[in-house]
Amino acid sequence: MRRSKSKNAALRKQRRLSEAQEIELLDSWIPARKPDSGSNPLAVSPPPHDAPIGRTKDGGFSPYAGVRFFRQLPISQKTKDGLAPKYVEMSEIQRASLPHSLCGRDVLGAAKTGSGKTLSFIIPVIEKLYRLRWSPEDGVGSIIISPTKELAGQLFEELKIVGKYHNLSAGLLIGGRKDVDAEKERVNSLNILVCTPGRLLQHMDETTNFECSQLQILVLDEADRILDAGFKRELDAIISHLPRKRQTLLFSATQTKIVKDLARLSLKDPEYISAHAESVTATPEQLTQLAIIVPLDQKLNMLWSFIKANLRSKILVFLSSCKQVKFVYEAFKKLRPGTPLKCLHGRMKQNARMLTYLHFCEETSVLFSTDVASRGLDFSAVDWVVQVDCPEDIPAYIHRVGRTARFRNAGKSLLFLMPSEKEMLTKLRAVEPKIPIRLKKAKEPMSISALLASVLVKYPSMQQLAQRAFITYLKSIFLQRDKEVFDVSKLPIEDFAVSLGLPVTPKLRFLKRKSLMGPIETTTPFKDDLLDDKSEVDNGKLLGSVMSDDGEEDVLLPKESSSFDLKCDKIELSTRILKKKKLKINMHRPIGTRVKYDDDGNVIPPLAALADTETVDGSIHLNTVNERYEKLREEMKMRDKEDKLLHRQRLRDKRSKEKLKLKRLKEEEEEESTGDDHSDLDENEHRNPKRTKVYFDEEDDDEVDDLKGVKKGANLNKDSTYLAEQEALALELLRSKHS
Ligand SMILES: Nc1ncnc2c1ncn2[C@@H]1O[C@H](COP(=O)(O)OP(=O)(O)OP(=O)(O)O)[C@@H](O)[C@H]1O
Repeated sequence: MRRSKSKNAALRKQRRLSEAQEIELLDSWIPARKPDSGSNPLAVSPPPHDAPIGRTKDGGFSPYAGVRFFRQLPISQKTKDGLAPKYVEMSEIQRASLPHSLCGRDVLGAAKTGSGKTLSFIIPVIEKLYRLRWSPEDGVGSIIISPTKELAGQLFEELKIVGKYHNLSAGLLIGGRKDVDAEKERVNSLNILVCTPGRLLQHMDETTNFECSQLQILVLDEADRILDAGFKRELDAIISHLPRKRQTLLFSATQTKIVKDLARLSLKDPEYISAHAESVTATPEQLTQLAIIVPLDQKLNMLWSFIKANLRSKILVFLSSCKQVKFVYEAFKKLRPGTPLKCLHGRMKQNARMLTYLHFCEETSVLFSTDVASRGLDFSAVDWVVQVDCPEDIPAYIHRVGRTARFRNAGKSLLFLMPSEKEMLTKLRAVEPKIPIRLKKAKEPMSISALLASVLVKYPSMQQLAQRAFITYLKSIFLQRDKEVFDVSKLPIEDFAVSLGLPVTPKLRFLKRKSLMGPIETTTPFKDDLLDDKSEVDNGKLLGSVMSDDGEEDVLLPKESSSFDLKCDKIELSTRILKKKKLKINMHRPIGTRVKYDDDGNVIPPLAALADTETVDGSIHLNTVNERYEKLREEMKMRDKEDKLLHRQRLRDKRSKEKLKLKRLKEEEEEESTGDDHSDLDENEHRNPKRTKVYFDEEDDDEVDDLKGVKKGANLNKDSTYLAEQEALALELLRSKHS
């Protein structure tokens, strides 16, 4: 007891100690390792709060036993002053890991999301350099690597708070910032770098004299992410530039223990510290987790209904790709749900990303995001995390839901699972420690498909967004590794297109044509050889990209939503055969509806054309289907011709009218210049004679083509003869008017 009292007194006197004395005192705090090395004596069961300093529960001695507050830690007064206004009492992971990291050991720290892992490495980073009396001239002493720019920014802010009173220099090195040259000039004078792997490597490769040979401490936040395949190349290259003798700290809510990964970092007797190893749940206890079953074509309806029902909540929505995020954000914005909307994804400019991040921290709104926001980001007081698209694996789920219920606050999460993704629920429930997720029955959502269809008509750019969202979503499912959960062949693709408001179902080029006509065996997941296009499918126009390379068009014939109940593993993808030009016929019908014709040219309901081709067991005879297609193709051809004729006629009429107007205006201008009064002249025409130019509707490809033809001189003879006739007629009319 006396000993602990004297330690307290010494701590109180620290302010008056010289730097040298302070450092000597701090260095004397070395906790014992547990005999069975690899685990941590304090971490698994942190010392009881009321235990006196220096005394463990079983009567043994440990300098950290009973240490509960930051002020009791053997850290510099400057760090304590930086922590003091905001942080008083340590969290479990801080209490468990700091004793080891502060005395220079390598640490592998695992603790639930939002439990305070950031301070667990920021404090030792600062303290290490402080104790070594590091100065700006000593160069880079510490590197903290984060997988995303936003997270790096957040860590940098935290570092600034805690290290406020220290004489150390720190810099944020993240991609997307244009001032790389300025960075290059300053990077050598920085002591602590907070960075993303790519930017750090860029400096290592390009910046003259960039030196890391004196590095003392390396930190990987979200270590399992940085160690995974996505960053392998960068990380290996970075490590090759670093000295082997250094301290390394790895932190994550889903820590890796894979020896192969850790070997790359050359850790020395690391302490594996799992602050919540004895917890019954892998996620924060204050987090309420729900799941609902939502068919793919109902997802947007469900999301819209959810947002409308929670207008006062701060909601973070996860979608699987940038294009999904862009489309849902833009479409919902146009539908005005009554709450501010934001979006965050990797294709945004750096400034916009940071602004969105900061705004979402501050205000109640809905943020649509990809997984760039899934790890580490500490948005304050998020009420709901909604996962519209299923996470790719369990760690992804844990990190996403971890954006709410942070540091002893409550929060809720909702996971949308398609009927084909139910296996994910089983997997989530099977992990140890548990993920307590409850399956709820969802209410019937409000349908917004028709609204989306009209948005797509009104804003042509939205059609492209919708089409891209459609393709990338299906492609992402197709490319997922876990085929037990993700199976594109089970998805109602036609209905999905309609639910996005798309007038036609875009082509899915990544599926081979042969697979489209034949059955796709559900027992054999898609193989690589089915992929014929691994590049991003995002550069086509609405009309252009539905064409395949051989000129054939991939309009999917519509499928009744009920047809997925049929016990057949052939999917409706098999119905794509129509030719390029036919698409234009489809485009004449009202958006969102799919029109078919019977032998007599009457409109028939979708799929009725195929109904009689089904056999008793629900399968479809391919030959009969092909005959049907041939018929349909012929019908479409005829309709196409008719439409074109009609269309040309309309164009001619339009041109002749414009020509007439032009002539009349010319005549009137001439008369006006001679002092004639024409009070009946259209005011606008008078002011803006440019209006007399012939405009064509850009959405109509035929018209655009015709316009191009006139400009380029195609059909020039035919058109010029025609125009000459019209001109003569107009002159005739004018003459008769004036006579
Ligand atoms: N000792 C503490 N006292 C009070 N608040 C704290 C303490 N430690 C951390 N916090 C706060 O808790 C929140 C979560 O901390 P932090 O971001 O470090 O969590 P994390 O464990 O790194 O989460 P994730 O796994 O999501 O990255 C932050 O707002 C932080 O300021």
